[in-house]
This record gives sequence, C-alpha cells and structure tokens, in this order.
Amino acid sequence: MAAPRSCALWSYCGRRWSRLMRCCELPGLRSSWPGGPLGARQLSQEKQATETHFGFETVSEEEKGGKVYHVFESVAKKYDVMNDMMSLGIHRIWKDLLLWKMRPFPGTQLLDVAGGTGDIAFRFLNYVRAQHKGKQKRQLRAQQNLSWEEIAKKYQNEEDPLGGSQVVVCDINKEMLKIGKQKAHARGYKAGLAWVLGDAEELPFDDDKFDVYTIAFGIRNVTHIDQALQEAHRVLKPGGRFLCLEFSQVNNPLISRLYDLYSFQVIPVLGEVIAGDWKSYQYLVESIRQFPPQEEFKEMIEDAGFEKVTYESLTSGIVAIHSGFKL
Ligand SMILES: COc1cc(O)cc(C/C=C(\C)CC/C=C(\C)CC/C=C(\C)CC/C=C(\C)CC/C=C(\C)CC/C=C(\C)CC/C=C(\C)CC/C=C(\C)CC/C=C(\C)CCC=C(C)C)c1O
Ligand SMILES: C[S@@+](CC[C@H](N)C(=O)[O-])C[C@H]1O[C@@H](n2cnc3c(N)ncnc32)[C@H](O)[C@@H]1O
Repeated sequence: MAAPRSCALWSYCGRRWSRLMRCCELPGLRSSWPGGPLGARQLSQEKQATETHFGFETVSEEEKGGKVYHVFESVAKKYDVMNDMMSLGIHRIWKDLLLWKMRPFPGTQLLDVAGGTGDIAFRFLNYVRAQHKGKQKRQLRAQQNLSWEEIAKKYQNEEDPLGGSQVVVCDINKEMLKIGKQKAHARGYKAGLAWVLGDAEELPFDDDKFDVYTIAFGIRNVTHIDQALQEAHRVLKPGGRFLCLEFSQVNNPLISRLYDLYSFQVIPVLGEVIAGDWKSYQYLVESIRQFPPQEEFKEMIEDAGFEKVTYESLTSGIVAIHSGFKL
C-alpha cells in the first residue's frame, strides 16, 4: 500500500514544482536557465512518462485511455440531452461561434477530431451548403439575361450542393460514433461526411491532407496533448488552420465562484438524474480544472509548430477558442 501513496505524493510534488516554476518564468530565462522552467518541464515530462491525471485522480498513462473510453461509452446515449440540460443550450452557441470563426467555403476539407456525435460536422455541412447556395444565386444574378429554362438547367446540373467540401469525423469511441451516425441518418446528412475510428494521438491520415482541423471539448481527454497537437500539425496542409474549442479559465472572480458551485454541486447531480452516471460528470468538472489556462495552452500549440496562434475567451472564459496556422 505504501507504493501508490508515495507515487501520488511524488506526482503531487512534481505538479507543485512545475506550477511554481511557471510562476517564476521570466521572458529571458526561458531557455537558458537549467534549473528553471525548461528543467522543470523536462522533469515533469520524465514523470509524464508514467503518471498522469484522470480528473483529480492520479493514474498511469496506460490506465487513462481506458478510463476515458469508459466515460464516453457510458454517456454516449445521453450525451446530447445532457449537454443541452447542463448548459441550457449555451454549448450550441459556442459551437456556432467556432464555425463562424472557421468561415469555411465550398471546397474546404475539414477533419473534426474527437468529433463524437457530430455536432461540429453537421454545423459545417449546413454552413458550406448555405455558402454554396449563396454563391450560385450570386452567379445566376450576374447572368441576368438567362431564360428560366437555362436557370433551371443550371440548378439541375449542380450535383454537389457542398461544392466539393468534405468533413471527416474521427473519434476513438465506437459508441459516440454510433450515435453520431444515427443522428446523421435521421437528419439526412450523407454526402461529404465520413466517420473514422481513430486516436487523436496517432491519426490514421496522410500528411498535408486537410484545410482545417477542429477539436471541440476533446483535447482535455487526450493523454498526451502535445502528441495530439503534433498530429494536428502533420495532417494539415501548409496554410491549414487548427481550431480548438475547450473549457478554459474563468476570468471573473464572482462568476468563478458561481461556476465552481454549479460545476461541483449541480453537474454531477444532473449526471446521476439524467444519465444515471455521477462519476462521468464528476470526471467532466474535474478534468476542466486540470486543463491548462488560455496562455499556457497557446504556448503548447506554438510548441507543436503552429504560427499566428491566438485565442478568444467566451462566456467569461468558461470556454476559449484557440486558433493557429501551419505556415
Ligand atoms: C463526460 O464528459 C462530458 C460529458 C458531456 O455531456 C459533455 C462534455 C463536454 C462538454 C460540452 C460538449 C459542452 C456542454 C456542457 C456543459 C457546458 C456542461 C459543463 C458545465 C459547466 C462546467 C458549468 C458552466 C455551465 C454553463 C456556463 C452553462 C450555463 C449554466 C447556467 C447559467 C447555470 C444555471 C443553472 C441554474 C440556475 C440551476 C441552479 C444552480 C445552482 C443552485 C447552483 C448555483 C449556480 C448559480 C447561481 C449559477 C451558475 C452560474 C454560472 C455557471 C456562471 C454562468 C455565467 C455566464 C452564463 C456568464 C464532456 O466532456
Ligand atoms: C466531450 S466529447 C466532444 C464531442 C464533440 N466534439 C462535441 O463537441 O460535442 C469528447 C470526445 O472525445 C473523444 N476522445 C477522447 N479521447 C480521444 C482520443 N485520444 N482520440 C480521439 N477522440 C478522443 C471521446 O470519445 C468523445 O467522443
């Protein structure tokens, strides 16, 4: 029994040390001070080789993937209804904002990693379809002397309402993908949509393949975030864009208090009542607290090779959208 306790203690000390070193970080010292942040990062990387966190629990890296898999396997059927209930529909606005930031056009090739039940993919298809329709209308208006027969013919000849766009939803969890496919079928989405079972840390795609990579509420669950970011960089075409929507750090002290109260006192109860699953929703709120704040995550994205990295905090920082380019 002594061993696990000493492991947890060691991991706790490692985390405190890393946090302390981050607080001490000075611009000029970053890469030259051997005992400083770089040393701390190396130290914590060595630790990361064996231990990580699953919510507030310390677990081995090998264990984490299985635990995360179990969480989403368990919540898959109630996932969508839970999101509407917990957020009072606000998650829909956050996801719409991600699309407005992306501004895809007919032809855009999107990879949505940790795409789960397809919320981002469906929004993408709607957006591109509307863009394509608008473009067609503008083109037709520009050719005003066409007869109605010619106009009708032009519409009929247009086979692809997406103008060549495609979205690939990639997720590690079969159950989440199953619900996503059922939703797609029920809503009539077929063309331009593919579902792939795959790990964000080892994407089953060639290099330089996509125009945009999105990950919404997914990266927090990945064991090696740095590896997932490198994979995002690899599969994007030069000029391609990385966009991540994720819970972040609340920047208003009053909202932060209310947010904590709501997160820890209400969310697991809703999880139990609606999904019969307290633990998965406890993991959700704990995992949010383990995820790096806006600035730190921005640095991680830069470390993976992305440029022009920016972020926008939404709803007082409850979530943030990070953006970066592969140049
Ligand atoms: C297992 O893993 C997961 C499972 C999932 O189902 C989903 C995810 C990933 C997540 C998403 C896809 C996004 C959608 C899910 C959420 C947003 C849930 C997570 C929610 C939080 C961490 C808490 C913050 C929630 C919101 C901002 C949504 C809005 C909620 C409210 C305004 C609360 C209203 C509730 C009541 C009035 C009920 C009574 C509440 C109490 C008695 C507790 C005290 C609370 C308050 C006084 C109000 C709380 C105030 C705030 C939270 C601040 C809100 C601030 C603004 C709107 C500016 C997944 O990984
Ligand atoms: C909270 S859901 C987000 C789903 C969707 N993007 C949304 O916004 O509603 C998190 C998803 O991440 C997936 N996930 C977790 N770890 C993953 C990994 N290593 N690779 C790919 N997907 C992963 C889960 O299976 C789950 O479907």
